[in-house]
Order: sequence, then structure tokens, then C-alpha cells
Amino acid sequence: MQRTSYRPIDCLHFIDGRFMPSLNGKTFANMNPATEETLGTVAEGGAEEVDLAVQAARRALNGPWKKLSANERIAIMRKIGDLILERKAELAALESLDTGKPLWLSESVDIPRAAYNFHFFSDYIRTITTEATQQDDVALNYAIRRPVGVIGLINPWNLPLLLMTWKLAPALAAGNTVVMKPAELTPMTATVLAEICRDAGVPDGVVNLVHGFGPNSAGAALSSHPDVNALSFTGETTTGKVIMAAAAHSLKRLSFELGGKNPNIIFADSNLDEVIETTLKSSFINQGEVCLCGSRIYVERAAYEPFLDKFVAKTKELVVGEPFAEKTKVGALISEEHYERVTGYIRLAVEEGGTILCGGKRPDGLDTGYYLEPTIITGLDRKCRVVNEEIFGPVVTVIPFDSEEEVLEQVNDTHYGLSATVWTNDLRRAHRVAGQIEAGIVWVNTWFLRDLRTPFGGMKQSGIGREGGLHSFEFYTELTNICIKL
Ligand SMILES: NC(=O)c1ccc[n+]([C@@H]2O[C@H](COP(=O)([O-])OP(=O)(O)OC[C@H]3O[C@@H](n4cnc5c(N)ncnc54)[C@H](O)[C@@H]3O)[C@@H](O)[C@H]2O)c1
Ligand SMILES: O=C/C=C/C=C(\O)C(=O)O
Repeated sequence: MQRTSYRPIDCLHFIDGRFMPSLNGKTFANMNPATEETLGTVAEGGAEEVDLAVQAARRALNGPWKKLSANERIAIMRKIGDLILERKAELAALESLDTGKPLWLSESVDIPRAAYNFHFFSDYIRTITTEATQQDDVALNYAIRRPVGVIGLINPWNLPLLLMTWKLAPALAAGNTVVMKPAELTPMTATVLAEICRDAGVPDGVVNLVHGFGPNSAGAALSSHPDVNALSFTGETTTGKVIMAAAAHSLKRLSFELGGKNPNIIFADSNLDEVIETTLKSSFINQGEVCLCGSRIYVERAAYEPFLDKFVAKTKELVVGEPFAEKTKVGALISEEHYERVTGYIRLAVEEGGTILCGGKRPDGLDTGYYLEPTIITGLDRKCRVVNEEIFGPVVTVIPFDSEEEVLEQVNDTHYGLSATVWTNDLRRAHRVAGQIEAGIVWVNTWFLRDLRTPFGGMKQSGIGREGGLHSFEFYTELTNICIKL
């Protein structure tokens, strides 16, 4: 077994340029989901720490951050990206210790993408223009873009550094100041990120970090704080509803990236080997704990049996194991509570009349840690809870279909609308079907292929707004139209 040489860290808040414990000294334990051992302590913030952080962010907004030229800001942002890459091995190890995900995944996806978020948005900000509108010889209108102000960034535990930087980079590029609230289960990489920001020359108060929980804790305090102008939140749909209500008092601008129950639609004319290779990832990568995972798989009847045969056989080959072991493909689920929730859905699938084709249990020999074999379920009716509710684990259902109309009707029969994948070699059908799926992102013959210029987000109860490229800057900036009488 290969072990990391990086030690876990204790996590403090980062407020106004310095690391600090909670005012009352309160902490909570950070657990390793792969070993069920304690990794260290985390400062437990609440309303007071959030208020200090918001005040610091407000001062910095109108102070040092505003005084920097765009070029100076861009240079600092590029440096943050560079420092993330310099500390890649350490960040990857901390991310895997915190989440239970395989080290190779942290090294190849989470951490490089976190650096790229900074490099991408620091380049992109240079290309942004605003509009000018001339009204005959009467008036000239032009818009200027300004920061929105103090932004709260609230994030989940599944892709901790990737998602924090996906918000932090455009927020900073646009001249805002921020208070970050990482998930309580994964506090370590956000803590290193705060240190990296300081080392890259971000002035005091521009980037603040408060650890803590959601309800009656740092998350609730941030989402209801009257001096926070906007919130970008990624997490569960139910949490989004609570945050929206808390934010209503001060009418904060909101960007929400929420849950999903994403469909994969596989037509019989598609290349089965390609389908299987990608579907293994879209089902089980990161233990199925990616909001974009395709957990409802619909297969055209002619391909149903051949697909299932190969898919089950290949799924059984996936090695579930310790995050730092080289051969591991699937690591540990995030927590005991989540493990109970996911396995509860597997028990429910059996009660609802489903057949477990593979997985459904703890792998032999892994008695400690929240390990679960990748699970494929068939035989469930479309109305079953397991087919309709987000499980957020390595569990998929497979259902046959006979026509485009029928599958589209089933696919859209949900409150969610985040992403989908369509598999077919018929170009017209791909376009026709993609355009009818009620989702913010539709991939054709691929999955999770990202271009950061494109709109990213969900429709229906999977989100509000889009981020990515110009869409991020639409959220993180305010426009003022100036009208000059000629
Ligand atoms: N659409 C996307 O882009 C996307 C990306 C990743 C994850 N997700 C979703 O995230 C969920 C899994 O993550 P999770 O379990 O950490 O989500 P969660 O909603 O439980 O928690 C997310 C964050 O919100 C905070 N929070 C919880 N209650 C709060 C409250 N009342 N007020 C303020 N903050 C509060 C938590 O402390 C955490 O930092 C899944 O539903 C998944 O689909 C969506
Ligand atoms: O779990 C959710 C994945 C979100 C991914 C992104 O936000 C992204 O790729 O920008």
C-alpha cells in the first residue's frame, strides 16, 4: 500500500490576512472517510467570525483591491494558479485524505483544474467588453462594469478545491472580495488555498475563509448577512431553498448549482465499446459523487442486453480500495451518514422490486472506511423513488426504451435538469433529442468534457443562472449604463 508523505493539517479561519481560531475557541473534528480516523481539528465559525470576515472584505473592496490595476490583479491571479501547481502533490494528498477519492483523481483532475480556473479567468477578463449605444445625435449610452461587492462562496464536499476556485477565480478577476465557506467535511484544501492567495500577494481582507457547518452556523450566517451582496452556492437543492429564503431579506444576487438525477440515453446505433468506457466513468468516477454523474441509464431495447452484459462485467472489474493505493479506481464515500443514505437507497431498490445486478455491498476485506461496491440496478418502474431521487453515490439504474418520444418523456419527468448524455451516431437524432432534454448541459457521445467558456448550470430545481466564461462575469459584475446627452 502506497502512503502519502503529506500530513493532514488543522484548519483555522483566514480573516483579514491572518489565520485565526474561533473567538470562543470552538473546534470540530475532521474525519478521514477511508480510515474512520481523525485527521485533525477545524475551527468552528459562526455569526461572529462571518461578521469579522464580511467587514474585512468590505474594507478591502474599497481599499487595496480597488487600487490595483487590472494588470496587477491578473498577475496575482496567475501566481495563484502557478502556486496551486507548485503545491499539487500536497493539495492532491489533502484532497484525497479529506474526501476518500483516489489520489490519481485528485492529481489528474481536481488540482490541475483548480489551477486552470485561475489561469483561465485571469486570461478571460482581458477579453471582456461592454456595450455602447448611440441614439441618433441625441445621446450616447455606454455601460461600465463594476464588481458586485462582497461575495459569499458556499461549497459542497465532492470536488472541494475545483468548485471553490471555479467561483473564487472569476469573483476576484472581476474585482470583488469574498468570504469562502467550504463544506465542513472537506476543509483542508480551502485552508491551503487561503495561504496560497496570501503568498501570491492578495491584499489582506480580499479573500477570507470561515469554517463551520450550515444551519445555525457559518453557512447560515453568511447567507443571511446584510452586507453580503451576492452568494454563489453549490450543493443540494434542499439547501438552496433554505439559502434563498435567508438571502431574501437583503435581496442578494444568487447563483445556484444544485442537485441532479442525470439521464444517459443510449441508442442502439452507438459504438458500444465507447459507450461502456465512458459510462463506467459517468456512473462511478469519484464514487458517483459528482453532480453530473449519469445515474439514470436508458438503453434502446435492441442494445439493452449487450449493454448490460458488458457494463456489468466491466463494473465488476473496478477496484474499490484505499485512496492512496495505485490500483484503486473507486475510493471511499464521504461519511458514515452519506454511506447510510446511499445504502438505504439500495435496500429501498430491493423493496421497490429492483434487481441488483452487481455491487450493493461493502467489498470483502474492507471493514473500515465507507467503501461500497459500484452498484447496477434493473427492473425498477419509472415511478420508483430510486429512479427519481438523487442518490449521489456509485449507484445507477438501467431501464430499456423503445422510442425517442417515450424516452424523452421519461427523461424530462423530473424536478431536476442539470445534465444529460446522448449516445448515437445519427447526427440529426443527436441534435433533435439534445434540444428536447430539459437540462442545462447535454453531452453527445461524451461526458464531463468541459470548455470553461461555455454556460454551466442547471434548469428546473438543478440551479439558477449559469457560470463559465462571460456568464461568470455577468454574475460577478454589476453594469451601470451611462447616458450622455449629445
Ligand atoms: N450543480 C452542481 O454544479 C453541483 C456540483 C457539486 C455538487 N452538487 C450537489 O451538492 C450536493 C452534495 O453536496 P453537499 O451534501 O455538501 O450539499 P449541502 O447542500 O449539504 O452542503 C453544501 C454546503 O452548504 C452548506 N450549508 C448547508 N446548510 C446550509 C444552510 N442552511 N445555510 C447555508 N449553508 C448551508 C454546507 O455547510 C456546505 O458547505 C448534491 O446534491 C450535489 O448534486 C451540485
Ligand atoms: O459535482 C459537480 C461538478 C461540477 C463541475 C463544475 O462546476 C465544472 O466543471 O466547472
